[in-house]
Amino acid sequence: LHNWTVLDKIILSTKTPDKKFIFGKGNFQILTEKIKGLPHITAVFLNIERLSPLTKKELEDAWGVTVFDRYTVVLHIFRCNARTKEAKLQIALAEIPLLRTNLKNEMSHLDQQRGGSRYIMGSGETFMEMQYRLLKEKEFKIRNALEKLRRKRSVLRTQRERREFPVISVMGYTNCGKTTLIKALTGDEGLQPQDQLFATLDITAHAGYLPSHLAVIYVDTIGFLSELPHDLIESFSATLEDVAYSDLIVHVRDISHPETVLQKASVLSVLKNLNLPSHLLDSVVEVHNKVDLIEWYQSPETNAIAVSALLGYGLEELKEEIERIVLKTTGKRILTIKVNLAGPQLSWLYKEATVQEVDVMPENGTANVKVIISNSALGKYKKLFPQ
Ligand SMILES: Nc1nc2c(ncn2[C@@H]2O[C@H](COP(=O)(O)OP(=O)(O)OP(=O)(O)O)[C@@H](O)[C@H]2O)c(=O)[nH]1
Ligand SMILES: [Mg+2]
Repeated sequence: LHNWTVLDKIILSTKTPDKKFIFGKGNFQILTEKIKGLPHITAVFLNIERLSPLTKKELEDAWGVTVFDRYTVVLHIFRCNARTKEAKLQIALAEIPLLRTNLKNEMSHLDQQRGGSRYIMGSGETFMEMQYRLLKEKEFKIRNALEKLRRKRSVLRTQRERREFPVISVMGYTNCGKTTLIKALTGDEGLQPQDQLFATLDITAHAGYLPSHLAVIYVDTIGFLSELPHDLIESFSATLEDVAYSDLIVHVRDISHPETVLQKASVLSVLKNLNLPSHLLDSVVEVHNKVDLIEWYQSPETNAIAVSALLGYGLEELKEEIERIVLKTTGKRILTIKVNLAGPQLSWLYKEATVQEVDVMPENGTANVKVIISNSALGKYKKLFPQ
């Protein structure tokens, strides 16, 4: 995939997708001539959600090259980028409908030769029935394995909750710079941003600090693509389930992209369909990334924060905004508490809250301690140390 080169492109009108021929005679002629005129061509990509197997075969016979549609291209990209077991299983699951249509097609072909309905000796099952059954069993196995992996992940989820680190989900259109931004915010060298679609297929978590030293977890997510084929959406939206458990969503946009407005609409519509709690949807922080590519960038949206994740512009402002909202939504406060240094208060605060500053007063053995503390921890503190 990574050494594919676009040799040429053309925009042509198509007939309604369910018609047998997708192009009219004239357009088909134009296309065929164009393809024959490019001797180094190895494949043709039609930006159509799904080609029927029959149409695909007819076009491939006519043009002598592989023909991809949106579905098979996205599937191919996913396959190249899948690293974890979960991502691989999801792709295998997304391939099942494709295998099923191929089978259906094969069957109509076989039936013409009267082979498809022949029984396999002694089994009481035709060849095709057996193929369908095997496919179903395969699907069942994949779903089971995925379910197991997900259960393991929900264990992670509860741990995350107990440790009380606010969780920030970073979302956005594919290639907008999510991974680059998290890398810039956390200094995590393990992250690998790439100039390619769907570089990130798995949800990963990375720790970082906000200006007042509050530790947070940034979650990197799979990028969105408008008109992502349906079966793929289904299998991958499961990886987005965890977003519901985050404290804040950061929506990253590539504002240098010509279709940035359409991309935003597409991301917002996916977010709406994820059934997220309304407090999450209402507090989304919008980040306008890649401002280094635009001279004198002036954001049309007043609430958005302009940054360059690559060059590190605007990150402090972004962190401050994230902190402001995270403190609000998680019910945490920044307080200064006077403690007696002879007692256990200070070590309790270190354990149960985030200590930012300790200002010791040697004259009377006390300290003013600046902490970030949740309402529940503050309640416990007051009960434990009533004075
Ligand atoms: N000029 C410029 N390029 C950037 C900036 N941020 C990211 N990029 C580039 O954009 C490309 C995509 O970055 P990623 O961080 O991989 O994007 P992503 O949103 O994680 O992409 P997927 O995981 O594929 O959805 C890379 O080539 C980055 O170097 C930026 O602020 N300025
Ligand atoms: Mg990424």
